[in-house]
Amino acid sequence: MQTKVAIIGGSGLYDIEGLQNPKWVDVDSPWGAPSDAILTGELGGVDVAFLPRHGRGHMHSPSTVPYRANIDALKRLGCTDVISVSACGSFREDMAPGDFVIVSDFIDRTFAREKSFFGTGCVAHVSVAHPVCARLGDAVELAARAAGVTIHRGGTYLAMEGPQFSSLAESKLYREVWGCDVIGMTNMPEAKLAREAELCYASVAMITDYDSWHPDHGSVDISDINSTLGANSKAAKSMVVDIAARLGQTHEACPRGCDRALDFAIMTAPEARDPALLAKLDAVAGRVL
Ligand SMILES: CSC[C@H]1O[C@H](OP(=O)(O)O)[C@H](O)[C@@H]1O
Ligand SMILES: Nc1ncnc2[nH]cnc12
Repeated sequence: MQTKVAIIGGSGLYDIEGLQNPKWVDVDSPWGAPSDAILTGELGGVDVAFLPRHGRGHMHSPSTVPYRANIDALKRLGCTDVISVSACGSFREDMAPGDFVIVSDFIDRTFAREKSFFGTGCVAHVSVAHPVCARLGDAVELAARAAGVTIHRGGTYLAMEGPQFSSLAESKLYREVWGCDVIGMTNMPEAKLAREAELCYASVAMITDYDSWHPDHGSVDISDINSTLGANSKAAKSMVVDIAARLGQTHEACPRGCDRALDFAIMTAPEARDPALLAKLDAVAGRVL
């Protein structure tokens, strides 16, 4: 299969540079309108699709990002891999603002979002025991080292609902009791939906602040976040471009099975399935339906 790398750009990353044959395309999805048009093109001979998660102009809040439409639209375009780029707060002294983290796991504390493509009329249960793809993580790590950024391999990302930042008590709970490393508002349900759509998914998060737990840094300040994002956006862009080029033109079967996640997932008997839902699942689950 031919590789097509999707890049979902988070806060501060609303476009990418260096694409050959760049074109913004509108993609229709039965799950609603995606966050924005999708920028398609090639990087080093590899097909790429870039989607700004909050839209150009940052219209969508973390709770209202159309996560299902975004993942469906990327799948519909033929994407094989998703690189998520995000801003995040840090729970660790040694993970400092300006550093990047390749996320290895998540705790999902979001509660006001649609989290599955499946439901009444077609029930499915996929595993997210290992929610990120190590093969993609390797490419991110190599690209980050080449870009000269400080990169941490592995870290648990607490996905909160937001849009307000955490209270001090929450920040301490996530850090001291739950052992989380970073915090953000968007990687869930995005990672779960990518797994349902059989897309390899990796998340690279740029640390912008110490959340509210750090005695020397006080509470989260959005202007500090914006200056950290601005100061590091060039590195983030060059890293992202390099990741795509490193993945190569051929997408081999995923050693972790991300691309076969639905093999045994669907529970609903064929005769009990809802044709209307099946029609909406054409891109996400057409392989097994
Ligand atoms: C701009 S600070 C809060 C905002 O930034 C992060 O977004 P993203 O993950 O898309 O980079 C965070 O999750 C919040 O949505
Ligand atoms: N401290 C924080 N909490 C949640 N999301 C964030 N995005 C950037 N910093 C964050």
